Amino acid sequence: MKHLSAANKYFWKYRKRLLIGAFFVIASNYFGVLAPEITGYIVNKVQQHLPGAAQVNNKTTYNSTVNFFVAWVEKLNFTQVVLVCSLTILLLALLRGLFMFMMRQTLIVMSRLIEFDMKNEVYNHYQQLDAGFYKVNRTGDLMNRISEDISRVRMYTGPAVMYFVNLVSLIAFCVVNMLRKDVYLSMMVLAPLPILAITIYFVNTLIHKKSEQVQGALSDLTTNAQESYSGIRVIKSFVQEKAMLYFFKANSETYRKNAIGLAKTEAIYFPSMTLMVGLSTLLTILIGGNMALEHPDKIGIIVEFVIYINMLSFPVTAIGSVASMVQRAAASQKRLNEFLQTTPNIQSPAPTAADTQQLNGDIAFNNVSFTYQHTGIQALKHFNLTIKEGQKILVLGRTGSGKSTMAQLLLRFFDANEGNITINGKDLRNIPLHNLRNNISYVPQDVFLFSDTVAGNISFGLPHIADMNTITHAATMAGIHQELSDLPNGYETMVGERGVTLSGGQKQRLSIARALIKQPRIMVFDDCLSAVDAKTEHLIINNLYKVMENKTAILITHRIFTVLNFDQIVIIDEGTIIEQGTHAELMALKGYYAELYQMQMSQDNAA
Ligand SMILES: Nc1ncnc2c1ncn2[C@@H]1O[C@H](COP(=O)(O)OP(=O)(O)OP(=O)(O)O)[C@@H](O)[C@H]1O
Repeated sequence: MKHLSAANKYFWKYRKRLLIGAFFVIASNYFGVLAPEITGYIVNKVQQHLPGAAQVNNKTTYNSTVNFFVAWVEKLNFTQVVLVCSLTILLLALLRGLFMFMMRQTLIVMSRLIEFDMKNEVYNHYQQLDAGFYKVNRTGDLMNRISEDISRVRMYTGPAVMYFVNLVSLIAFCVVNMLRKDVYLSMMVLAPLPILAITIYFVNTLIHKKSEQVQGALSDLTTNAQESYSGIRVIKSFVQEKAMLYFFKANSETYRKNAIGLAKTEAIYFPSMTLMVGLSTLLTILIGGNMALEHPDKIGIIVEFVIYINMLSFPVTAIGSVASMVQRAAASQKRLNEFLQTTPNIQSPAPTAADTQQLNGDIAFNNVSFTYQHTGIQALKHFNLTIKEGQKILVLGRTGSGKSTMAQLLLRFFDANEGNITINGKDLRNIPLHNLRNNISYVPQDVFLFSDTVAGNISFGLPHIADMNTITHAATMAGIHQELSDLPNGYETMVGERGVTLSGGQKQRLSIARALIKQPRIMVFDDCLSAVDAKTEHLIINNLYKVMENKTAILITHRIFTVLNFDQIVIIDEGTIIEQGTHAELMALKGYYAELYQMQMSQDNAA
């Protein structure tokens, strides 16, 4: 329960709605419990009016409002009394309904507002968390917490609060009225209700457990189906359709068993709940009937009690549901708190006026060592590299040598464990993240396009969609303008999951265009031409040469680009630099670079 205290700030924020909503609940119940009293009164009246009825001394005590009403109707004749009482009961029902409507409008709407705020809070927090957090937490889990868990907390902030206030106020009004009329009868007919509440709580918990199992089985089934569709080409080429079908059938069978188990429990639950409520009514009639034989003046009370019991049965059955709603919400809030209390390892210093300046690109890696925390892999070891403003650097190395890690440390996706990185002599940790990343254009190895238009994707890093000339210029520089113009709707064509499928090479070039349009001082290209043919690669490299003229650029690759006159070529192996210099210097060294160059030349000549 203590986890749910995290929701208190929202109750405080919407305290007016909460109080007004609680008032509506109480008002609706107040008018609700007046009706049984008037019914009891009119039943007594009718009973006394029957031919041959014994005259009894009716000393029933009523609630003050009803007392006032009774004093007034007593002056009317019998027919008028019946008519006025019937209309009053109708009016009370309408008032009760009106207040119930307003109670839902305030409390349920409040819970929706809280849900909206919570989603924004969690989403905003997710955005602050660093790359390390995303490495250890699965996307599905993050999605679940922001949707499913928040929905469960909403059930606490809305329906549970509403049912609780309703329950407390209705029980209070009914029980006071009942005790005022007949203490013995009240005790007897109220006795089964706590048993009903406890039973419902246990059955509800069982149902919840079973629905969780069904949800789990359904999630396995969906993941299984989704993987099959995504990997359909692999399945077909390895002729694994049958094996996949068996696998799916096994998952389906688990789901079927769980779902039937749940349906059986629910099938018993609802009729037995109705039976228990019915038994309470029956008990009231039985005990009350016996009493009425001895005291004919109590007939009205018995009718009144039957109405109270029926009024109480729904809120009492809701005790169980409210308890399990709160339990589930507490578990969900605990999961949400785990993330909300996670502080990003990468902290941004508060920006100062000087921090809005452009970073011109004097970069230095000073004895940098870095180990991926969750795997313990040391990706960089005592790495030293100085890049002067405007220099172009080619970074080469075997796969897994640490090239991408170097780029990611420059963008502060992670912080070095040892040593430091500086730009313009300033430690990265002292530059506000927003300023740092705004000054670097990064083309990652794994391209990602959003479900948006081509133009929207290219303009992604800009505050607004750029004008068409700027977009087409960036696309031309990235060697993709013609292909994008040929798409069904040109630059307005939707790409990403909902749109056309671009080839790997097209995506890479689109993501280069996205980086170029930002026009920053520093550019980092991480193996972003791997899916492009040699001719297009040549064209893009030539274009980049023009674009990068006054800029600092780091090009990470597996291939040697001889067309560009790189200021430095750096060869990384196992996280350290093993060769460094110009093309001529490295050729003279006759090491890894020279060997790679020879190999590439002979391949190119053979092609
Ligand atoms: N997010 C990560 N979590 C854990 N280990 C990682 C992560 N990213 C990379 N590594 C490990 O760090 C080492 C360096 O990886 P890195 O991606 O920097 O190499 P790379 O030279 O860019 O390789 P490639 O050319 O294949 O992209 C590798 O051993 C890799 O397995």
